[in-house]
Amino acid sequence: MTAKQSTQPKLRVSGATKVYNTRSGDLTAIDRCSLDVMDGEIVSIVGPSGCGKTTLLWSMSGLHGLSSGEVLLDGVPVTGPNPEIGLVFQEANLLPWRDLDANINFPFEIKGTKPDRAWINELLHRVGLDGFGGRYPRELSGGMQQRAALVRALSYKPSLLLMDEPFGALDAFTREEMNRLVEEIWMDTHTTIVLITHSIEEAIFLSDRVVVMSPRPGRVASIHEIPFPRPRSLDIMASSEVFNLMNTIKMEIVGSRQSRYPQGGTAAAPQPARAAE
Ligand SMILES: Nc1ncnc2c1ncn2[C@@H]1O[C@H](COP(=O)(O)OP(=O)(O)OP(=O)(O)O)[C@@H](O)[C@H]1O
Repeated sequence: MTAKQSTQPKLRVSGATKVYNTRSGDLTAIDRCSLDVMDGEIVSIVGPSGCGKTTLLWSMSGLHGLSSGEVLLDGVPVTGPNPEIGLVFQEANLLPWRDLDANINFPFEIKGTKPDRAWINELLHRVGLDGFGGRYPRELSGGMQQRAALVRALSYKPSLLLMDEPFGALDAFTREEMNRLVEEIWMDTHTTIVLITHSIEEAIFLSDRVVVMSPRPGRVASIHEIPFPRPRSLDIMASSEVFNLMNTIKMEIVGSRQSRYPQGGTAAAPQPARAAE
């Protein structure tokens, strides 16, 4: 199965530049970053640490503004929190004094809207959390908490799901389970997903395209199409094609870091911070 085809991108990031004003001066985190994500696509963003992946994702979410450039969702500028956009972070961020049901209800309480209980129950069932609604976060494992965060993010049926290294804190086995779960949910809902990950394997397993960012200030350095049909079997993931793709992407990231640190770890002269364009 492939992503739905459509002519207008679901998400368009156009010339996105973000300059942070820090105590030591202006710091350009991303610089004229442009990317289209089509409806129903899963796109992963990888790149060296500090290249601006989170900055780019937060810009997509509307949670922080750009210095220049724009983000469009279905052609409409994203200028603040948007109910069409769901978010999952590395930490589940469940409120410890609320049980699971109350955590999932929380965004609805804030907005004063009624949750679709049937949909939430279906999601809880799908992620294997049936019967856990009365449990508190401390009674749930890390993987269960992250599954709950996924349910919370999907509970209001966003058309775009943004995930920032969502499974980075989980053990390898649980992480693989979560990847399968995201694949399964995507096959049911075809929700457009943008995912930041440090795992190239995870990026290849989940994505239609993998975007590699350059070192800071981050820009789109390359984009790799991942042509394998879903569900993606272990055989596919163990194939020489995937192995070669993983190495190519890894070398691009390592290569970009080496050109930044050419003397075996000695940093190259820092680029002067640029003002927003
Ligand atoms: N609120 C902020 N204020 C000032 N500088 C910031 C802020 N947020 C991020 N930065 C800086 O912007 C740059 C990009 O950070 P960002 O977190 O977006 O990168 P990243 O690629 O997600 O990093 P990592 O892979 O290590 O999580 C870094 O140099 C970081 O120190």
